[in-house]
Amino acid sequence: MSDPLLRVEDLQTQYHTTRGTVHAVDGASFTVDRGEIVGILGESGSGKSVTARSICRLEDPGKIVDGAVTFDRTDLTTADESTLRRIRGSDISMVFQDPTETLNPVSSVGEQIAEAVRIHDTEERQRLLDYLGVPLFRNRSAWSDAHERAIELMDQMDIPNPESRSSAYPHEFSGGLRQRAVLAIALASEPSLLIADEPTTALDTTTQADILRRFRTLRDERDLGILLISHDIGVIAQTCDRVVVLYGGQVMESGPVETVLTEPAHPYTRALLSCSVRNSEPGERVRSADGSPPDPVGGHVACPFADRCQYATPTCREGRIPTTELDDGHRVACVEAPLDAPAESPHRRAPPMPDGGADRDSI
Ligand SMILES: Nc1ncnc2c1ncn2[C@@H]1O[C@H](COP(=O)(O)OP(=O)(O)OP(=O)(O)O)[C@@H](O)[C@H]1O
Ligand code: NI
Repeated sequence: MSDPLLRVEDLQTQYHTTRGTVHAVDGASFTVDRGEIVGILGESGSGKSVTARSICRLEDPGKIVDGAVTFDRTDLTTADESTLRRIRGSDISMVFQDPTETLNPVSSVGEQIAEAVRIHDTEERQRLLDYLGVPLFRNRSAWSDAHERAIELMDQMDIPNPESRSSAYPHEFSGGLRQRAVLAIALASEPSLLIADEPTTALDTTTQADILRRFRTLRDERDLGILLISHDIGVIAQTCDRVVVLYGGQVMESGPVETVLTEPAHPYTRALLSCSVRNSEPGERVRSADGSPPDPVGGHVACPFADRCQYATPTCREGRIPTTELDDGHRVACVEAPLDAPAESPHRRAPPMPDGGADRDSI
């Protein structure tokens, strides 16, 4: 089997605060393949964003204290700054919840996308010329090529009338169009991995569904690997191939999205799903039953869910919980819960599956 595009192994990221050391990511491991959408699902504070930022080495002021992040055979945790800059600017693109973080308010949307295209083209050419040992000549037509490509990218991201809209400024765009423009910028460098942290959370349901559908097209047409971070089970269910359930900075369960959401093996995942049934408001943040998330200060040497789990035994509080593989890539970090425990909610319906014309409100 070939190597995955991204392999995260035992990642640990910590922040030093006046309250003590925050163990934001506490030994997470997972992979993303080319042409695959992997979701990271978890409640607020479970370590999703820090995981994403650590992959791109944007964890500052935190520190990666252990583990490896291998992207296309390069370990990013030990890579030098120039390697990181090159990878971030071309092979890995990141998109966040708030498009205004990326867009420059005083430059037109078309110019910003064209600039991203031009930077990428120049870097590619520069690398070739460096290799050949010849100087770079400025190409007059480069700008108009980049502009043309920008319009193509806007069109691919379903921005209507891209020619006329390319001269508009970000404030003239709706939230949905701004996020599409950010995606066009992210794709200008032809990345092989897109990391999207809650990219549709601030958008209305219809726009959200359109953009998530586009993610699946990008996966299929460009063989793009996508890491999609969300607190919304509906978003994960309708978009992802595999899901990683994160809690207290640790992976509780991972596997094919259909298996994990219909046959959850970890008591935490079960609690998350039953809670999402009872509170079926679209877009509502996931909460796991009673109690509150663990305090990440001080770190967890054992299962972070132990204090809220009906199956917990002293073993669950003693040391790290080993991960067991159940079948076809379905893994669970729990040694105590019976695997055939009844589904927690008698009226739980199967969640919508990626290809089933999913309606996210139905779980
Ligand atoms: N700069 C920081 N300094 C100290 N602690 C931090 C910092 N950034 C994140 N943390 C802590 O790390 C933990 C994980 O945070 P993270 O932002 O990854 O959560 P999340 O799962 O993305 O939550 P949300 O759904 O709210 O975005 C939290 O306890 C958070 O307080
Ligand atoms: Ni976050």
